[in-house]
Amino acid sequence: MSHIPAMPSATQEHDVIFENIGMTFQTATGATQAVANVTGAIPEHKFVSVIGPSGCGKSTLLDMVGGLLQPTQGSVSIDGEAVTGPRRDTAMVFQEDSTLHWRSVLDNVAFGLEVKGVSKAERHERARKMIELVGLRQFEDHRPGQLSGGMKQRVAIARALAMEPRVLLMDEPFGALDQQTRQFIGRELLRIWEKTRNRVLFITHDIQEAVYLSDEVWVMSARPSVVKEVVKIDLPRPRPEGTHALPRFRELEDHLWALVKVEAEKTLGPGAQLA
Ligand SMILES: Nc1ncnc2c1ncn2[C@@H]1O[C@H](COP(=O)(O)OP(=O)(O)OP(=O)(O)O)[C@@H](O)[C@H]1O
Repeated sequence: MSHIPAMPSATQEHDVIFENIGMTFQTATGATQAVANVTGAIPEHKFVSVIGPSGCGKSTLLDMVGGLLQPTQGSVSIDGEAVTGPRRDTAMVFQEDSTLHWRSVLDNVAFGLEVKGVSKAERHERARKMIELVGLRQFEDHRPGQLSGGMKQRVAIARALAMEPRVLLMDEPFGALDQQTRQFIGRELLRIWEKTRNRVLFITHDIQEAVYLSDEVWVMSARPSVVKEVVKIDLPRPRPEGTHALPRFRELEDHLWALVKVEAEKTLGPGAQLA
């Protein structure tokens, strides 16, 4: 099995670097240590997925990169700059529909650029390129209410990519979609990503999805979480249809499942599911 037992050393300046980061939430009923200690890096042009049992701190980790949460220990930096709050050079896509219902698809995709002060002509040009990339050209004048759930998520992905982010943060972006749409949009995401090669941090509960999309999968332990193992996904790219049937794909999937099962059982007992 091609994996390394610990996170790589966090020394590269042009990476997203996690240095001993941890997060403890203070609540009325006491302290909850969500993330114990994570050190590692997302190198340029890499697609990294994070899996782990429910409640282990995956979203917390992503929110610390996005600057939505400040770690209570350690630091996160992007290309050598410490993350101290939300940044315009990171973009996030969540599970929930985040489209603005009163705006057209074009104006939804251009929204982030508008906030950044980009001129109308330029933001529409950049937005149209992204709409083309996600396959929604005929729908640019539609409102989100006229689109399916999968199409709305493609609008959210186009809006994020239009910002040309240094890192794209995706928290269960297909979690609300039916299985068929989820597989279809997963393939679409991979096709788009092969063209843009942004760094991606992708949270998912779906091990197959993680193997199919990623260069590396980080397996988080039960809370308080650490990265238990980084599994390199050594499947060749591009990954055509049929990749799921490769013996190596099955091997990686089985290995990841075995790792996560041990962690899920720590919190949920024997026979636990991933989420
Ligand atoms: N704002 C908060 N205040 C207090 N506790 C929190 C807060 N956010 C998260 N937590 C706690 O931190 C832990 C990790 O939560 P987080 O949402 O990061 O896990 P997760 O792995 O993304 O979960 P899931 O897989 O179910 O989406 C949980 O125990 C959660 O209850």
